[in-house]
Amino acid sequence: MAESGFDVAVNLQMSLGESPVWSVERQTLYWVDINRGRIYAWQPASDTLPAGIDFDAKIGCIALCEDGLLAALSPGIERLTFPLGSRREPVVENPEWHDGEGNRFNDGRCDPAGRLWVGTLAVDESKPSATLYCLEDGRLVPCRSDVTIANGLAFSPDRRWLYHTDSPTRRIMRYAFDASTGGMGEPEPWVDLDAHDLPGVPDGAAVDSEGNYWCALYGGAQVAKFAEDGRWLQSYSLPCPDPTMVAFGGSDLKTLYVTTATQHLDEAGLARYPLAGSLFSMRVTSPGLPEPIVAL
Ligand SMILES: O=C1O[C@H](CS(=O)(=O)O)[C@@H](O)[C@H](O)[C@H]1O
Repeated sequence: MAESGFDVAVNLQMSLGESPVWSVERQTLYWVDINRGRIYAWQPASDTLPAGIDFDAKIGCIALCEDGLLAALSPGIERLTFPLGSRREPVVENPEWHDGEGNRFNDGRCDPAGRLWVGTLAVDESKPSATLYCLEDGRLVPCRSDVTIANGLAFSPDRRWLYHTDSPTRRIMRYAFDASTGGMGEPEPWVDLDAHDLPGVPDGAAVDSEGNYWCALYGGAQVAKFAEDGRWLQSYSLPCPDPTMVAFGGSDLKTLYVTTATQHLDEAGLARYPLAGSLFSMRVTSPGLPEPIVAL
């Protein structure tokens, strides 16, 4: 049974909010609307509205780098220098694509040693033609293939585990992880939503400082919290069906932010869930970990 707890942080009607990332240095939350090619930047302590910066392509995810963000745009990976939009430099142009035609970047994040990991999504969201890549020396190295929708990427605080999901499978896998080389072991089934009778599919996630894995359940109208041993601990409901990804932020890293989507709602759905597409937040007891910065 899901507890309530989330409040609207910023009332928006995003099509596909995703990739929230908190910068400790700038006390700013960044996130994207993938479908609209927009990056949001918001300082919750400032009492101002978020700024929205528009780009000419879909943006699957973002990560922090020195003086800016890395953005996985449809044509490649770019470095965007602060103030956002002022300077764009290609980091990976025309990536060597191991994917099906038309696939796009999706969920990604920086590992604790400063490498960017980014997955893709099958264009029709139904064929296993997507890939999980790691950025190494300016190249995207394929690390897992035969994925349909790469999601849920996160690392345990002791750096021993990489978590990942292929959303339609409703299972979250973990892989032994070597932070010094970026090597990942064989997949180990870790969480199966069927076994916990949980709704929706696992989407974006983040791990807190105690090693709990907080995962947005797309289509399930909730964020679920799992212990390091894979036990379901609690779920927190949202007033809209499609939460997409979570991030810890705020000055004490004890505010959990969650992005949401409207892309699969028809007119009746939009009327029924007027807060869909907003950014939500909830206070939590175990803080998150500072988001690492991609080393370029
Ligand atoms: O990451 C994404 O997830 C959603 C739904 S799902 O969780 O993968 O089922 C997908 O529709 C969206 O386009 C994608 O970015």
